[in-house]
Amino acid sequence: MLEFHALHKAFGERKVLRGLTFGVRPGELFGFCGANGAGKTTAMRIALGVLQADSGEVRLQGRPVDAASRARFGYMPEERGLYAKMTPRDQLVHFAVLSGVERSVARRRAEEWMERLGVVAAPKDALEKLSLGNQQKVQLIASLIHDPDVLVLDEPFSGLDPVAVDAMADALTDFSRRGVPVVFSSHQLDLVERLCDRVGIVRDGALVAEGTVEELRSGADRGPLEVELSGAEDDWSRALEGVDGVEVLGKQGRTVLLRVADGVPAARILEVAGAAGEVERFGRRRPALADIFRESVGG
Ligand SMILES: Nc1ncnc2c1ncn2[C@@H]1O[C@H](COP(=O)(O)OP(=O)(O)OP(=O)(O)O)[C@@H](O)[C@H]1O
Repeated sequence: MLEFHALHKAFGERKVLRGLTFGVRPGELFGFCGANGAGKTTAMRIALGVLQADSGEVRLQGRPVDAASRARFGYMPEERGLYAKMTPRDQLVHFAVLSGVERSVARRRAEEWMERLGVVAAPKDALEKLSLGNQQKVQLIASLIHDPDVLVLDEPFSGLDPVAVDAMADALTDFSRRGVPVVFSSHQLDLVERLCDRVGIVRDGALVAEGTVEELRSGADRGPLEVELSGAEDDWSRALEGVDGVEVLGKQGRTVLLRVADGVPAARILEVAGAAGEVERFGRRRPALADIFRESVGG
């Protein structure tokens, strides 16, 4: 278990972390979400010892992380840190050897990972000649080529095309299946929702929501009702004006979204809709992680 425990951190007067606490279990993919500036990168830097917490600590298997345990971390920093003039292969081998991997094993792993993630690079190309997405793939490989026991990744998916996202997601899932705790920050909430076992949402340096997406959903406001009608007049929803406590939120194609106050029977809405046209679909929209996020971070 990787635990972020009661972390506090201020830069001058600005309190960036205020008791941030959460845990990532072995074999779990944990999505670390929060608005810009909420403190995600700061927390990850503390985990890696790049920054020191004012108080609180990061623990691995119950013990504070130290240099020895950090050597078994894989870290993808926000400020990508590769050598621009070196070829991807050379630097991957270099990083792996620095982490104690035997050179021939490092060479093999570098080839395998570059192939698996589809890094497009001519053998002699320096890193700076690669597209940004390909550089990012190399950065991810640098974080996992030593086969780490823990993965901490700062926005690993930003700027990747969907095929690269899938390849990277697949690699992270493999690590988690082998029992590695994997935590990554991301603003791509659809991806977090699809991929993560659990999610934490940080606001102003403290966790305001944590759980599986299903758990977060059950605590969220109930989603709007969606009514799809065919054969109805365009302005059929006016017929709802007589139904107290119904607010028309908008229209998407033939679907009208309604916010319905507690106590208004859905059957009454269905009746009005049924009188206006043929009801193709009627139900409550499940809140997406993005809706839960907006609710948690306050709009
Ligand atoms: N070295 C520093 N000195 C002063 N302020 C800092 C420093 N590092 C971070 N901050 C401030 O701490 C706050 C949190 O930053 P952090 O990078 O941890 O947020 P984040 O959640 O990762 O944001 P984003 O999603 O935009 O990457 C920001 O207001 C930032 O300006």
